[in-house]
Amino acid sequence: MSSGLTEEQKRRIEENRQKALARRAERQAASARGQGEVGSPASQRLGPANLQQDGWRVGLCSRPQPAPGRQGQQKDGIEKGPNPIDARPLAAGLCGAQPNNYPQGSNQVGGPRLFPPADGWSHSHLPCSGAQHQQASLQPKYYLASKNPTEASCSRFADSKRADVCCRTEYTPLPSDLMPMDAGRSTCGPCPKKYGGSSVSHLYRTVQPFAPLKEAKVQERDSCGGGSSAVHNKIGCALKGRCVRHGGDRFQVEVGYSAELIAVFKTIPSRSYDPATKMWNFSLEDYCHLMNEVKELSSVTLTPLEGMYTASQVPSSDSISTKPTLKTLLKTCSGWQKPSAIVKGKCVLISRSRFEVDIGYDAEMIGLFKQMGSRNYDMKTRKWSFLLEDYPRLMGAIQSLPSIESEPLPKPVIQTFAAQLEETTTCAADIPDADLSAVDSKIVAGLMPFQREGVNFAISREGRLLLADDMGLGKTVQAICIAAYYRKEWPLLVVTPSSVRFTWAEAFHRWLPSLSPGSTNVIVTGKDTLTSGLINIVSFDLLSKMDKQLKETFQVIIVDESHFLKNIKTARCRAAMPLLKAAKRVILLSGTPALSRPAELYTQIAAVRPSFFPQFHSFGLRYCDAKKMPWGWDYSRSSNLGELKLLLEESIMIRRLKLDVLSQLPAKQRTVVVVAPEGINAKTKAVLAAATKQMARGYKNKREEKEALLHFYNRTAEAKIHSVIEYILDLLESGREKFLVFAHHKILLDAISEELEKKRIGYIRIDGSTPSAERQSLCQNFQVSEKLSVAVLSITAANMGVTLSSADLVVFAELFWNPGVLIQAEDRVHRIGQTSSVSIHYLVAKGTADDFLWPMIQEKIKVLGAAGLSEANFSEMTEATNYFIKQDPRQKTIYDLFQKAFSDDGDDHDETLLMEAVTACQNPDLGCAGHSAKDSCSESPHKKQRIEDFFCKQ
Ligand SMILES: Nc1ncnc2c1ncn2[C@@H]1O[C@H](COP(=O)(O)OP(=O)(O)OP(=O)(O)O)[C@@H](O)[C@H]1O
Repeated sequence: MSSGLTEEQKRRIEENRQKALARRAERQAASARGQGEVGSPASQRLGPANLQQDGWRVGLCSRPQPAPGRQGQQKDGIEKGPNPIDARPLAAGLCGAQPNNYPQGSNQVGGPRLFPPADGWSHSHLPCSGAQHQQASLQPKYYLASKNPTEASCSRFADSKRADVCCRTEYTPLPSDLMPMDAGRSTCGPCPKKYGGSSVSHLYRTVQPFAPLKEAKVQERDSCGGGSSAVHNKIGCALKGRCVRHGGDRFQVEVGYSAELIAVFKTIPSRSYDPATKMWNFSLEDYCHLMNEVKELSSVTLTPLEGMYTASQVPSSDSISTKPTLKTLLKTCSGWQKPSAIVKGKCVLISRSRFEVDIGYDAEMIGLFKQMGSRNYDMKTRKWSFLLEDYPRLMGAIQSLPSIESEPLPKPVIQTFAAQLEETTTCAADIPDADLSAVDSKIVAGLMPFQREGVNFAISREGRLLLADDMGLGKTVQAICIAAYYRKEWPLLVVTPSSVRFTWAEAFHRWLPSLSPGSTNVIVTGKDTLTSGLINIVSFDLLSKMDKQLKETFQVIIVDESHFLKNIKTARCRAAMPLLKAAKRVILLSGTPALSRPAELYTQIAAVRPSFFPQFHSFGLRYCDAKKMPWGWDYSRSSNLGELKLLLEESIMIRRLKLDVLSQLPAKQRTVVVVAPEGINAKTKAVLAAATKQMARGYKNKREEKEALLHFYNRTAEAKIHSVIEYILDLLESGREKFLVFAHHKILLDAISEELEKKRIGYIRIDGSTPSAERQSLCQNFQVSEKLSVAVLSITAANMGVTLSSADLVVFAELFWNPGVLIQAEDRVHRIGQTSSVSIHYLVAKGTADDFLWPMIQEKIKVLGAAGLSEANFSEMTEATNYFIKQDPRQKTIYDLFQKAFSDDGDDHDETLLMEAVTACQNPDLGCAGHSAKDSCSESPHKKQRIEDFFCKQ
């Protein structure tokens, strides 16, 4: 029943009441002191030794001192029960529920004793734990006295100082004239605790003749531990308090001090203590939990919240019998706010078949929940969940409650899970096997089982999807296969980071042999035609510069590393979005669709399903925990991520982690990445072209040949700087957190290190100048530190003896003529401790020494493979790179030259000499003639001589 008073008014009345009670208690205590009873200075000064004479360990919160005239009896160890009424104020110091007629002296006799209660009921009056208390209360007709009740209840107050505080500040005895009659009759003394917070009238109302505990329990069950009858029937002598509403979604407990109760309060997550009112308050969500805990305390009872739901108050089932249609539900997705609502919350999808109601407490609403057959209450999260098929009915009923407002499931969720909502299914629909008979059999046969599933998923989603497989799982091959399924709708547009444009062209030709050689059009400048090929491959940045041509629409578009579109404000995103929305098939690829926050997913979702969230704001409110700030909306946080994941997986996204499909993956996956030749500047290009020409013409002697080759090799390193750095930065932007980059030339190692420093990316570097003592600690740091992303390593100085298995990707920025060295370098990550499949990326640039080094490496590997000395799949990549140079006679000459220089001389000694010569020639300004290197570089005379020998060796 509502009193009509505000909380503040109630609080003030309560305060005044407490003050009055305290004054009265003081008066009584003063008169008691006058008679030499508890609280008298004399008794307060008693030390523990004195107090223990009679077996009681008492401070001021312990057993009352006997009234004059009873002291002699005490000495004898024989006590008579005091007059209940007289003793009541004296019990002030007891910690437990010390009865005023407790059979004193029982502690002096070994073993429990049974005493007949005054009223014939079994009341527990022991200053002991709640469990003992309850147990005792079930004993008919007798009191169960413990051996030493004071020890049990008050030992924690042995410290007299604390006891003093406890008594003076917390315990205010209830004057006898204010005690309810029942309590007086019950032979139970007043609870020796402060009655603050509980009105006297309240006590009168709530204290009832003792009911058997069983009955009380039944009543308690009705109201999640807070049923009024239950708490009041507990124990008459318990400290009493009550729960009152505190603001919209909290309640306050108005009660006196109890250490036990405070301990319970401290376990409640939403607790808050108000020092002004000295009251604890809690979220309504914790109400049931708190009441259940309090139920277990023997010394405390709490009156439940007004309006607390009990079984007899269940709302009419009519309100939930009608089930709104899906159409109605979709309508209610907007405009669900209720101005009158007091309790607000939201519905959230928690699995493919269930949703949760995340909301504050309301009795009527809980009544509704309890009528839902599929209800489930999670004790941990304190939330109710239901089957989706119950959603329409429950939402219909909630909408009829004026004080409850629950944000519904978002429209896309309702659309996507329509089958579950309409009870047509609860299990995941099987994705049918797509008919790929029109696609090149090479690719179809080459798909790994999980890749085939990815293709099936894409086709079941009509070619609009976000393929979010982990890095290295073959998104390229899946995307090519999906696009090939829609070949009739080509021309195809592929948008990629610029560093992998040529790799894409290679991949199309590798996997779709039916393509004619000229079908791929890699856009290199803004002046190129975007639509001149059957397959057009363009970088994000060039796409944004080709706005005039963007009016041409493509029906099928692949976007590699689609998270590059995460920011709607960027030119690349603004250019791509209209194309994507207009296309019939959109295949987005990203191993890391969102790198830091869900807001980054919005553009990708909008590209695949523009109808899901037409406005970013609604997406932001639901999944970015959007908050209005003085400067505008902040969408940088996240919310309801579980629901977002479920929604995406059901509708547009497929994502497998390496761990999920490890058994289908090879231990090492090597990829040839053809890096962009236009990164090479004009001067270098000219030098390389001249060197190639000269090499094709031939040289007078071996020395010239070798000099020319080393020169070519060194210039290649210089030429690749731009593309290598671009590739590394793309990897970092794609979310690669840890990888190794191997290079040979100092100029390239330096350029990579400088760029990483400039971009403030953590890295380690190990090259020939790194002291061996330092190597180990560098490696250990790289292994454990999340801040170290890249290991920049020299192929020759760090290909052995170091473990860097915390990475699972190795990038070779340069090639090396000896495949054994490359494999050794790969094995820095592919070793014991590695739990993942390892990716190896070889960056090759056309028009450089790589044109010859790569086939040479393949050749050597093939030979080793045939002898069972190498892994076969290295040579499988030859085909992938289209390096059939030996068919061109000029190239054949150069290739032979490489073969002779780097292989024919191939004993260990020559290998060492070659490396030294290469190192000596690393500075292109030194020139590469053996003698000039010998003269200019700072090698030891002995080493210089050896380099000279290498060049002179015929
Ligand atoms: N079915 C397959 N058969 C043979 N090789 C495959 C297959 N699938 C993938 N590969 C190879 O695995 C390597 C990794 O594939 P791909 O580059 O497509 O991965 P990804 O998922 O795009 O990785 P990232 O996200 O790092 O770009 C490539 O060398 C690719 O050729």
